[in-house]
Amino acid sequence: MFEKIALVGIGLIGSSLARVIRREGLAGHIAIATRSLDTLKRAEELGLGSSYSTSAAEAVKGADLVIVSVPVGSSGAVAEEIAPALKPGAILTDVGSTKGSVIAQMKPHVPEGVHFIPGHPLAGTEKSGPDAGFAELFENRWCIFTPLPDTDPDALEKLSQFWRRCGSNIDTMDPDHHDMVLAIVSHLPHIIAYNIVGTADDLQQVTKSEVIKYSASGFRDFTRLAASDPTMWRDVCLHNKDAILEMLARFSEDLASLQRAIRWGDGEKLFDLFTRTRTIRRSIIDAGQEVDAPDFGRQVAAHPEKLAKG
Ligand SMILES: NC(=O)C1=CN([C@@H]2O[C@H](COP(=O)(O)OP(=O)(O)OC[C@H]3O[C@@H](n4cnc5c(N)ncnc54)[C@H](O)[C@@H]3O)[C@@H](O)[C@H]2O)C=CC1
Ligand SMILES: O=C(O)C(=O)Cc1ccc(O)cc1
Repeated sequence: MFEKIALVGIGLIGSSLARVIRREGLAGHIAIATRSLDTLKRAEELGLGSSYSTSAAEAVKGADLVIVSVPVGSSGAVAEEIAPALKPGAILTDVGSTKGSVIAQMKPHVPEGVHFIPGHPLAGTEKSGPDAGFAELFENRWCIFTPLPDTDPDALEKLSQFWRRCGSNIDTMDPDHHDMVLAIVSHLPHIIAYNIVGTADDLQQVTKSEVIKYSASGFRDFTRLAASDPTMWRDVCLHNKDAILEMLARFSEDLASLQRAIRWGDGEKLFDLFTRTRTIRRSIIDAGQEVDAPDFGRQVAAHPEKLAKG
């Protein structure tokens, strides 16, 4: 599909892309750039690319497609660094979990004639680094684009084809809408997980042995999310601040209402909410979407006969 693809950042997402690009033969040359020499060496040991550099500007030279896969707080610095080296007509995209901030950081640096198309694959795990990636990560997952008003439809179609070849389904939306939706379905769950695991850890006696001993239950799901990369999630929180605060305010209001129902013994209210949420879970399972840990999601997707049992 492309003569040369440059991957800037070779962690979970960048290395998964490298693997699927290689498997599907989507590029003649895969140029890999990352800031840390250790990470670059590891990427080379894993044989993820065709060329390796600690200079992103060097890697993007002559590339038809440049994919920036770094923590969202670094996207402006990366755009500034690579801008002078980008080939006219190249497609420049990213995979960041927030879109408004990434656009604000990158767009001012994008040269005339380069097609900048912000993107976000809704696929990941709590792991990070080049060893954590795998070629199947994007299979049956959404990839959302938040095109700009001047986005070239042909470039958007080419990038969509690329992501389809990686196994993803494509959707487009407005960046503000993306940030609001992702705040509730992805950012809040992580924040809640970090918080509950932190609270449990503050209760020293509970955590010393009990967390490990009894964590085969719901708490374990929270510890998985709370093991996610600290740099990545710090950046998500700082760069989707408004939407996250808006969703946290609603969440706190609803939590207070739940607290009140428990205090006043309003069993009907509790039962109604729990019935409503159970329906949502079942509809997700019926639609064949991911449940529990990503690996489990894939197992279920591969064995749809198990879906009905929930
Ligand atoms: N981890 C996940 O589940 C998902 C992450 N994302 C987004 O993808 C992006 C990358 O995340 P991961 O691959 O998980 O992170 P990661 O921590 O596994 O990898 C990040 C990579 O970026 C490199 N890097 C950091 N700053 C850099 C800079 N200034 N210049 C060049 N390279 C730099 C690091 O060396 C590393 O190779 C983030 O923006 C994140 O929000 C999107 C979907 C899912
Ligand atoms: O590990 C999980 O459950 C995730 O939710 C992965 C994830 C993290 C960040 C994203 O922007 C998209 C997906």
